[in-house]
Amino acid sequence: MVLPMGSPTSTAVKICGLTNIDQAKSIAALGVEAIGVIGVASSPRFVAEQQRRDLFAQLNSFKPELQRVWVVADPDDTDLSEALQGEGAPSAIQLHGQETPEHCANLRIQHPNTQWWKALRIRSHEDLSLAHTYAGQVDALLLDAWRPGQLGGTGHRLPLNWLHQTSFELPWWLAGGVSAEWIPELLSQVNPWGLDASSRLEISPGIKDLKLVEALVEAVRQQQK
Ligand SMILES: O=C(O)c1ccccc1N[C@@H]1O[C@H](COP(=O)(O)O)[C@@H](O)[C@H]1O
Repeated sequence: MVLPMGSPTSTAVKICGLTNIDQAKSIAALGVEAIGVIGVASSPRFVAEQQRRDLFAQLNSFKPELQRVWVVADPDDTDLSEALQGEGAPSAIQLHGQETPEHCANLRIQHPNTQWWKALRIRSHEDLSLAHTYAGQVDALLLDAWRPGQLGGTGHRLPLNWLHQTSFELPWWLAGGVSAEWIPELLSQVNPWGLDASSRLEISPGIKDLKLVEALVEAVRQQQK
């Protein structure tokens, strides 16, 4: 089933880097729109196949409307095709590697029942122009801060002024260092489709502090009132 991005009445929240099923269900119960699991082997948050399938299968039974996002970088075509089949398949793939617009478009044609989100690590204001080349090729963009030698999960933030007076053709998630105390400033300046948060909500890599997750969800809700 493809879960459409739609037009939310409020800013969507994605919590990423989950490794534990009970934590994932507790976070789903807070009313977030998406939960992500890392499939990049070099990450300290990496989750192996069977554990990922169990986690996604349980989330699907618990809350079918939740986006179950698998975060990968330059995935092998065969691995992708296998991962997208059977119980515990993700509903969305977040691409964090060097995937070109053409490659993304091909993946989308091959797997039309999956959402395709392209992560762009933004190093300068000029890098934002890259976002437009993915219009019509993916279902959403995710804008993250660039750090040398790291694909994501860094806790670093994009300067918000880079996003002033910028608009995108696609729904977009803002990622990178998202946490509750940043929300009033962030949502007073930019209007992303959704916010994606991971490392600033952790006790240790892959283990969330549920109080920090709850504080983020509450901070976003407060800004929508
Ligand atoms: O979290 C990781 O370890 C990771 C590894 C490889 C690619 C992406 C990864 N995480 C993604 O990075 C962004 C921002 O995270 P943070 O809030 O700054 O920690 C987010 O989309 C994660 O999904």
